[in-house]
Amino acid sequence: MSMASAVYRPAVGADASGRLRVRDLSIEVRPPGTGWMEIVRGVSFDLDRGRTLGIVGESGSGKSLTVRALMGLLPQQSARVCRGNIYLGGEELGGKGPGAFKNVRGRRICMVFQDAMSALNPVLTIGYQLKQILRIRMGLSGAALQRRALELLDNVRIANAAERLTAYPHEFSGGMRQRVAIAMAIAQAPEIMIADEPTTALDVTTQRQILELIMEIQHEQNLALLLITHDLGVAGYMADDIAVMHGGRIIEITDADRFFSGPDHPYSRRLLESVVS
Ligand SMILES: Nc1ncnc2c1ncn2[C@@H]1O[C@H](COP(=O)(O)OP(=O)(O)OP(=O)(O)O)[C@@H](O)[C@H]1O
Repeated sequence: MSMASAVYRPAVGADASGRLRVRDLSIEVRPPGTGWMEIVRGVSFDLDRGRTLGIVGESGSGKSLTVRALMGLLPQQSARVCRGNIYLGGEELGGKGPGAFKNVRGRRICMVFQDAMSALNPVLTIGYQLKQILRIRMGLSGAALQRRALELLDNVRIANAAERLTAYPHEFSGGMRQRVAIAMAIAQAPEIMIADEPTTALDVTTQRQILELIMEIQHEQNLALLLITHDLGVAGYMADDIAVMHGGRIIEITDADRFFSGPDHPYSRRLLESVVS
């Protein structure tokens, strides 16, 4: 299946209540000293809970702009959605301006970034940061707060959780910091996780462990996972479906097995050949 801006409906019989639907999403940017220009053009896809969509494509193809728009995280002065709709479980997001994302960001859609430190404050303990989210966003306190913080570290397979809560980010390895960032991301029991190059900054062994952890958590919590990667190996390992972005468009979107056995679009074939050769 090869299509420019066609709509793709991946899962059969999946629960549509938490479905993310993106229709004709177009984003323009304003580089310093120039006018607005459209970079992301007519992106459409569906994503259901329990499924993983890998968005692949070379640097500058518009992957990060697309997922930042889903979180209402575009830098307001220099990037904006100029067309299209984003629906979560039937409800339209963003139609009422960036403020509309407040109750969605973190709570219903969470994000894991390449650099775990972008989610962590270096001068505060892991426990303080995790508990702040649970206090402010989930209204927890006392024993319930401590219990949930420990449970979250346990969810991301961090041993000696009670001890770890008192540590600072710099006392953790890169992989451990990414585990904490994932714990913070899932703290509000979201429906969707966006992982933007979640392992690019890590060594190969740690990469594998974090990818496995993300898959386990996705399974346990029935998350819809939107994985952004330039690494087709990572996409092949994780994704049920693959969307190829090129020049701001999704040029092909198909199930992963079909993609890796021979994609339709010539650009996708070249992308695949460049990895295999
Ligand atoms: N705020 C901005 N202002 C101006 N140009 C921008 C802005 N954000 C992104 N761009 C440009 O839009 C294009 C797409 O950027 P985007 O970050 O979405 O690409 P990407 O596919 O995620 O690539 P990478 O893997 O390198 O992050 C790039 O040419 C980038 O320079």
